[in-house]
Amino acid sequence: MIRTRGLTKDFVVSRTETVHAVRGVDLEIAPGELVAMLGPNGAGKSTTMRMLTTLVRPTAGTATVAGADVVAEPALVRRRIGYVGQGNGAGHAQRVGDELVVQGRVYGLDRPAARRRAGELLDALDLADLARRKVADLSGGQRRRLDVALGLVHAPRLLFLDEPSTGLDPHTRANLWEHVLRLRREHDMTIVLTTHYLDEADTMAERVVVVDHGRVIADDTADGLKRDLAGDRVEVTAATPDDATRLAALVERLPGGREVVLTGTHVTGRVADGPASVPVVVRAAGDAGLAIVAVQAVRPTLDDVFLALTGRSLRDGGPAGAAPHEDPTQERAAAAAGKDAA
Ligand SMILES: Nc1ncnc2c1ncn2[C@@H]1O[C@H](COP(=O)(O)OP(=O)(O)OP(=O)(O)O)[C@@H](O)[C@H]1O
Repeated sequence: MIRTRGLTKDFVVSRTETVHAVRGVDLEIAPGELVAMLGPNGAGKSTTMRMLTTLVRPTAGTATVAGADVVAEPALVRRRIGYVGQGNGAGHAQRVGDELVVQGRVYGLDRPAARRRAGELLDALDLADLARRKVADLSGGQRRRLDVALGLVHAPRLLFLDEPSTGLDPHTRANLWEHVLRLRREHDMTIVLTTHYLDEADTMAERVVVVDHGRVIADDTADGLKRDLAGDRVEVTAATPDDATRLAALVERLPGGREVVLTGTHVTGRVADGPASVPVVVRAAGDAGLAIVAVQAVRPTLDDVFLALTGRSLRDGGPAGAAPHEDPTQERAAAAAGKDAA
């Protein structure tokens, strides 16, 4: 459904500054997949999506989307895909139902067909009671559902969602996802989304593409990423520091035991299988006469994966996961050349 080779975007911001937003991305997405692109602010997720949706022309590389080339056949790509961008697409003064009919007309449906399609989408996204409301009067979650409906007017088989749930409360996010996932099941859609929400990528997506500084740095199922790049841990709290020292040695001897850290009465270490390690630790501690206050298995999160890959946390620097580090994609080119790059 999507195939990119060396997809690249440089933004020439000024004579002295070029932003290397996307650097040689190779992606292969099969029909029916639900793929999340995850990464910190400025990683290049939106730019990649905007190239795939023909909104931004690549500087280099190729991309075939829904069977058409994004540079040579942009109109064909647009007809075959749905795109829900970060901003709200709907006109604020319009009524919800009219907005959907107009969108259907834009995609070439005649008026009765556009009305019929608008009715279907209003039902599918739970907007039927709001059809006569002005777009400006909708809540954030209702507005986002309308955005998704607008992206689906022409029944695309491939849907792009750029941060579909940013700014929505957890209940509204869950509701939006319920609708999107049902539509996906019913229409066998391929979905590519970008998100800042680690839990969303973890639970919704079947595949997670981790992007950082314009490059794909990992691409697997969430479970695969966690297993290969982060791994389970076991955490044990002992009654005394002496017992903790001996427990640390015990954790080290567990299958896959490594990276054991002892802090006072607290021991944590990487193990092959966290849950399976818990009864083993309890039994071995009992046999050795060591007192345990608490023991638990800790499964890794996608943030642990990102940390293992980059040494940085996606959670740093605010709710959107912005890392407050310097952005090395913003490279200052030498001013000497005195002319804009191509
Ligand atoms: N039109 C543009 N002109 C110049 N620089 C741009 C433009 N669009 C994006 N950039 C820069 O390209 C880099 C990648 O931006 P992009 O929006 O793709 O990141 P992102 O991963 O989607 O971030 P976010 O999660 O914040 O949306 C950033 O450094 C950004 O400032």
